[in-house]
Amino acid sequence: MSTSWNRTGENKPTVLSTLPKELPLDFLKTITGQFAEERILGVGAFGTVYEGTMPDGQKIAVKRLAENSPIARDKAFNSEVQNIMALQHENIVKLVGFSHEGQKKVVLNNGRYIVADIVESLLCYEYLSQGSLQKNLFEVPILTDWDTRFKIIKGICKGLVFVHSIGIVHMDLKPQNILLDDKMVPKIADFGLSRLFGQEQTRMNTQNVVGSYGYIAPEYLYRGEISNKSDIYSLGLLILETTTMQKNCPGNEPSAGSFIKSVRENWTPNHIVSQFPGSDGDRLQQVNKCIIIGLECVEIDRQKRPTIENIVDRLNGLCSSTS
Ligand SMILES: Nc1ncnc2c1ncn2[C@@H]1O[C@H](COP(=O)(O)OP(=O)(O)OP(=O)(O)O)[C@@H](O)[C@H]1O
Repeated sequence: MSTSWNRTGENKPTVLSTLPKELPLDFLKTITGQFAEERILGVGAFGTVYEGTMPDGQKIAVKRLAENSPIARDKAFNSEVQNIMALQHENIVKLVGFSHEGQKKVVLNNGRYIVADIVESLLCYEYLSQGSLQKNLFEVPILTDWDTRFKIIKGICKGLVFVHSIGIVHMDLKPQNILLDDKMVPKIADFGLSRLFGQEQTRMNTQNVVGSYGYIAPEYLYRGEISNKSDIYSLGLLILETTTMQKNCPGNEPSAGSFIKSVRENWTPNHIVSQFPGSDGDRLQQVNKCIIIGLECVEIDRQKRPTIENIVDRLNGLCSSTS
């Protein structure tokens, strides 16, 4: 088993690397102080994330899915577990264990208290100390250093190459779903919404659209069409936000239209020079390249969006355009 994620002891195996994949609920209760409020790292759409401390002192993140969460049903839960467990990449958040146990609980049912079997579903991830990209871009202290932001953009793209290479469309790329480790290496999180596709494109009922408004590709939002290119659209917004440090949908608007328009109109080469004073030519070129690539990614016509492989080659200076 790979132990490359172990940062406490120069890659020597620790309790975490030998952890059984399926963990007893009682163990997870113990390491999170009975899901104590002060251990909460954040709350997402499907549940609450707690900090857990392993017996050797190493931290993990324990996501406790809400009982009424649609994802907590057996099928969706198992599919998320299997998706993530198969994913092993430097730029993907690692799932280190899970628990899916029934518990007897007293619940109110049609005005009467009954004892019911309630399934508690939990996912345990490697702990990422620097939090989300959203926090690093828009909360104090903001991540002003361009070299780190460029490294983050390249890391996210490398992670997405891997995701697409194994036939998965992530479907919810956004700055909240990029987490950073202690060396500011980005990790793509939250595969709860991803599905496996045998074909390049699948049609879905638009009623079932998943993802986050402002980041969803228009063909998916309006016609339910999913492909790798829907992730490329969301990635474009991530690249533009990370480059400009400006928020997509600043006033909680439903669409990215005004953000994209403002980047397209304002982020000219001259504007870039004024935004990065004192930067050398290489850096200015990197910024310019990110703006160009980001804007190509958010083209309405998905055929015009670049592939993730092309994006990585261009960021690494291996080629200069989509062709
Ligand atoms: N592995 C982790 N290490 C450290 N903190 C984490 C980890 N996973 C999640 N968190 C924290 O918990 C918060 C909630 O995460 P969660 O994945 O549940 O929701 P989200 O991605 O923010 O939102 P949504 O569920 O709507 O996509 C994150 O913003 C982050 O601050």
